[in-house]
Amino acid sequence: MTTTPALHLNHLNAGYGRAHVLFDIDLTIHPGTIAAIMGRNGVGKTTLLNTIAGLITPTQGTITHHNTDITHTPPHTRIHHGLAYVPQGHDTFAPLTVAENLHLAHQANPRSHPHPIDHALHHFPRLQPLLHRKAGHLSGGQAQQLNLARALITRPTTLLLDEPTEGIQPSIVTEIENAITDIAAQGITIVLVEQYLDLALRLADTITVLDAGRITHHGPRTELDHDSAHALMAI
Ligand SMILES: Nc1ncnc2c1ncn2[C@@H]1O[C@H](COP(=O)(O)OP(=O)(O)OP(=O)(O)O)[C@@H](O)[C@H]1O
Repeated sequence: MTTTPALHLNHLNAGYGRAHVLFDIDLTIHPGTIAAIMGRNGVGKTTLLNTIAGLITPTQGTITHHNTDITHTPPHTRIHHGLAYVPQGHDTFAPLTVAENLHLAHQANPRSHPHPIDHALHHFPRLQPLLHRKAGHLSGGQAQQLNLARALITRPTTLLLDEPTEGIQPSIVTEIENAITDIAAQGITIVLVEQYLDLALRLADTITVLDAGRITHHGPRTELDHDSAHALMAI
């Protein structure tokens, strides 16, 4: 039996003006899997997520999400198709409290979970004592948990995560790793850009390696041990 892919990229090319960054990306990601996108700095990982999220228009190729061609769907409408994006860095609304940030995510999207605070605290119980703190006063790890919680409130079927553990202390990295595992266990597809090889190898079902904007490796994580993964990343 063949399943409909969660995400199918066909011959995708994209860049910034005359700077061509992604070349002929063909990638199929199956529902409920964690797909790690890896590669050295500057190879095009964020550009790929930005293109899937609709922030960059491809110069060629198509993006299909659960059988719907979203290549030309505006970014704010992609959320209605079940696509959520947590970009690199922290983009909470700093002057608003944690609870206000969660309510805003709820109001912004008609598909949202009906009980946003409960839903957020279920995944990230550490946010409970912080509900009335301004988001701008959170630590990096707390802000990242808030960002993930806000994305989940929109009830995505596919979640794009750009380096969710970057700059975050090790104890919180473990919590974020556990949250990603829980999210995937609910059947949500995750496209994960992750620099930490060990973390990606623990979490991912498939590993895709980019180099200079092209896919140089794609396959099940079980086919790779740490040393061969390291070698692929060093190419
Ligand atoms: N706004 C932009 N305008 C022009 N070029 C850009 C822009 N953003 C990124 N680039 C270039 O596109 C290429 C890919 O960058 P991208 O951020 O996608 O790589 P990355 O693999 O995510 O890197 P990192 O791991 O450092 O985040 C780089 O050469 C980068 O300099």
